[in-house]
This record gives sequence, structure tokens and C-alpha cells, in this order.
Amino acid sequence: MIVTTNGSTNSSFWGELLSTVAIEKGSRSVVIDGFTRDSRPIIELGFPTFTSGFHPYDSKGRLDVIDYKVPIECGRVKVHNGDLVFAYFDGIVVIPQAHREEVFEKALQKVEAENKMREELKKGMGIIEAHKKYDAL
Ligand SMILES: O=C([O-])CC(=O)C(=O)O
Ligand SMILES: [Mg+2]
Repeated sequence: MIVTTNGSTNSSFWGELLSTVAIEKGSRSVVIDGFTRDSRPIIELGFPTFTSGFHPYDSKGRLDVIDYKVPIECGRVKVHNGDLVFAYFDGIVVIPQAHREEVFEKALQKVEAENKMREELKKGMGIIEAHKKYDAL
């Protein structure tokens, strides 16, 4: 699930209860260009929640869902229904549906090169030589 609160800073959009229902409905994660609250219980639920910040206020009377499955701008990136979204500690990447195959193939090549490079580094190869050999970055 990927969401924008269109720049609202008056309250959180997300919380523990929404995480609970999201899990029950089969969602695996949420990315929000907006705020959450209830961080500790969300961490305890184990629901990966990526937000642009935190706010103690609830959303009642402050935020409303106005649409879904429509193109949005999230963190200055256009996102369409069906795009692939990868979120991790380091950041979030949106892959347009039309480029899924190509990006997947290239990402797998990169992972393969990094795996080989890591093995060589463990065996003592220097970082400069390893970069020259695997060009993994
Ligand atoms: O602020 C909200 O509406 C969200 C919230 O606390 C929750 O889902 O538990
Ligand atoms: Mg709550």
C-alpha cells in the first residue's frame, strides 16, 4: 500500500489499528508520504511501516481518504496502481509496471556480482581490485 496525505502535517494518518486491519486484509507493508503514530505497537506487530514522520494526533476530523487506486505523488515520485514498490531501511524505490522485467533482471545481475565480490573480499581481495573485477556498484 502506498499513500500520500498531500502535505498535511496536522496529524498522523496511520497507526496501530490501521496496521492491524491491513495485516488481516493481507497487506504486507505501507509507505506513507505522511505521518504515523503508535510506533511501538506497530513495531511489535511487525508491520513494515515507512513514513515521512510521526505525529501524536489521530486522524479523526483531520484527514480523510478521498480516493484509492489512483495515481499519486509520493515523496515527489509519481506512483501508479500496479507499480512495484520496494521499501527498506535505506529508502524506497518505485518501479513503473512497464519496466518491471528489465529492472528485475538488472537487479539480479547486480546481486549476483555483489555476492561474488563479497566472497572474494572474505578471501582477502582488496576493494580496488574487487571493484575493477566485478563493477558491482
Ligand atoms: O490516527 C489514526 O487514525 C490512526 C490510528 O491511531 C490507528 O490506526 O491506530
Ligand atoms: Mg491508534
